[in-house]
Amino acid sequence: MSSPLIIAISGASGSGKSLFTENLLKEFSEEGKSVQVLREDHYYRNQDHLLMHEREKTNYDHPKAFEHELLVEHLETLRKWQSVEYPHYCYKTHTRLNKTDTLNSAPVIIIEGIMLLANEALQHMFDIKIFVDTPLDICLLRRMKRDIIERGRTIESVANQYEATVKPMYHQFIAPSRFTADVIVTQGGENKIALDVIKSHIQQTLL
Ligand SMILES: Nc1ncnc2c1ncn2[C@@H]1O[C@H](COP(=O)(O)OP(=O)(O)O)[C@@H](O)[C@H]1O
Ligand SMILES: Nc1ccn([C@@H]2O[C@H](COP(=O)(O)O)[C@@H](O)[C@H]2O)c(=O)n1
Repeated sequence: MSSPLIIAISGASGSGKSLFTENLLKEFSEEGKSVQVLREDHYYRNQDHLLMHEREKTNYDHPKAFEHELLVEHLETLRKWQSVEYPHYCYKTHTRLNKTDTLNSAPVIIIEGIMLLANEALQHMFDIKIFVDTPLDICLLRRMKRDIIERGRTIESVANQYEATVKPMYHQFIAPSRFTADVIVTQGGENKIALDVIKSHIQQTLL
């Protein structure tokens, strides 16, 4: 039996990675195909040992903020058709929740996250590398709205974090990783043509 197809979806925070992933997933669930999704954000490091004000100072847009070693290990396990216990992360407390969930392997595994293509060990694990390329001002507006509604942030905290780490780290790590991608998706998560092209490529590969 061949290995599962592992697809990475990367791009800036707020670029539309999650929406693109959800839309791709819908295409397959309608056809009863087996696709599993994993998020790089689950692999943000545990910070239980730090006080809240210390956690707030962490640079969450640096590759070192993630436990990529564990993610590589999990992808290797999924490649062998075995299941993994992945951690859960809370953006409000900036640390992992005290629980894990089981993810079974599947013919198609989609993983989405900001730093996936910036890590060499991870890059080699992906069969298809997709970069969602959205102008940064649009990403910021989307992130502002989402972080206030879903992640318990204020306008000031989103603006300060953006200037201090999100924007500079994007230019240092994420923007250069764009050049390792096989496919660049413009217009974010709703790009129907990109969804169709990727879907038919996956179908051909799975035949
Ligand atoms: N093409 C789009 N048009 C309008 N809103 C979008 C579009 N793409 C994403 N969004 C919205 O922007 C926010 C951030 O998108 P999301 O997919 O979560 O980004 P990411 O996963 O890259 O951080 C979400 O609320 C999402 O619904
Ligand atoms: N405690 C945390 C952890 C991460 N972030 C931000 O999340 C962004 C990545 O997630 P997306 O869904 O937006 O791709 C990243 O830019 C971090 O700044 C955070 O704010 N707090």
